[in-house]
Amino acid sequence: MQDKPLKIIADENLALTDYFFADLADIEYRAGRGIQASDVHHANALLVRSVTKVTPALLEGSAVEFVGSATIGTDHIDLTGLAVANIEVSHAPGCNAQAVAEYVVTAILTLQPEKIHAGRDFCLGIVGLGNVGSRLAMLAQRLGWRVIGTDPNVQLPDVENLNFAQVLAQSDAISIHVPLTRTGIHATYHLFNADTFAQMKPDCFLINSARGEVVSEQALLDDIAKTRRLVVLDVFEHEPVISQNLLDHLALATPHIAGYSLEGKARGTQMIYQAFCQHFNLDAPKQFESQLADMPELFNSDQPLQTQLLALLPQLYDIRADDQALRAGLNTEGMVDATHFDYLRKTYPLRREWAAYGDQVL
Ligand SMILES: NC(=O)C1=CN([C@@H]2O[C@H](COP(=O)(O)OP(=O)(O)OC[C@H]3O[C@@H](n4cnc5c(N)ncnc54)[C@H](O)[C@@H]3O)[C@@H](O)[C@H]2O)C=CC1
Ligand SMILES: O=C(O)C(=O)[C@H](O)COP(=O)(O)O
Repeated sequence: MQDKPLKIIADENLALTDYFFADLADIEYRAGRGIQASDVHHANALLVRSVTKVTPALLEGSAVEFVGSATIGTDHIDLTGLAVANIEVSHAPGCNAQAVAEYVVTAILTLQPEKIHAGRDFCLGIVGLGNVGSRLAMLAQRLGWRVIGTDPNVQLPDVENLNFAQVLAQSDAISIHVPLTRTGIHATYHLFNADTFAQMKPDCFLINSARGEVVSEQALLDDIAKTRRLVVLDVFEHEPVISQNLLDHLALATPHIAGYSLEGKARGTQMIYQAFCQHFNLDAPKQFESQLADMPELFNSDQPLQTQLLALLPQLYDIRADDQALRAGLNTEGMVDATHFDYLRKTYPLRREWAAYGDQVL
């Protein structure tokens, strides 16, 4: 048998890691949140998801020359520090954008199913019009909703491109899709604070599936106490710990799984596999689609999409089950802790994206 020259340390929650990498390297799996310098010392590559803080200190003195993160977000990686240390970093832009868009539509329709027939009387505001925001805009437009959005760098052709204040004031629901950034004129840390909440309609939904620290938790709690607005959180300022007080005020809460479709996770691994192969000068012939099961055709082109989607939603994604599983982990100290939060993510039954059930419709 041929020697495997490369060694990989990989987060155990990556999808299809063996399929993509087992014939290229020896792989050792770790819980992502616990990866330490001693784990990576002899590795050539580190493959992570969003819960591993990757810093020059973690990799100092190791053989790691490539870091792949099978995620859209990169706020867990010190990109500047790794560039200075001459370590290549690759991530997976857009990999699970469709899953997040479907999560947002599911959340809205689960809480207010009547919105499916609201047409342009329902105004969805999207903050951040990149990969996720633009997918969500497309889906919302297919449902007939009015879509407004704001982004300092992107104008979408079929969306009303407004400024942030206009989106806050006009939306019936706001969905956040910005990266977490702490510096610069468009920094997003606590972008949603007491001042921004005051500009929103009191009955405007809020959905945050971007990063927890984009929303000030204290300002959110103060606002809900006043407005009773419906709030859906997939990400939390103090993640992975969530207080009972916060949970009690949320309409739906899920453990950072908005992007957890099978396609989204597999696409993420494939993207870092391709970058890994390029870095180590290897062929990269594998495609994740070969690993996915065919699903039954549920959508058909005869009925309006709205009618079909509402009827199929319980089969496509039962978001209330995710909410209940998270709340079931409340401990006697009045919190969901990291153990429960990470257990739900590790054992999550990955959803299929809706196109798997009939791509002529979506
Ligand atoms: N909950 C989950 O499972 C997931 C969460 N995410 C999070 O969602 C974020 C967005 O994902 P993508 O759309 O794929 O990223 P992207 O990079 O494609 O788009 C982000 C957009 O936000 C815009 N933006 C930056 N600052 C802004 C501001 N202050 N106001 C308005 N827009 C601003 C950027 O110009 C960019 O167009 C990721 O950075 C990640 O943190 C992504 C995937 C899954
Ligand atoms: O892609 C991103 O960005 C995300 O937030 C991830 O989908 C979240 O999943 P994990 O990387 O934390 O498994």
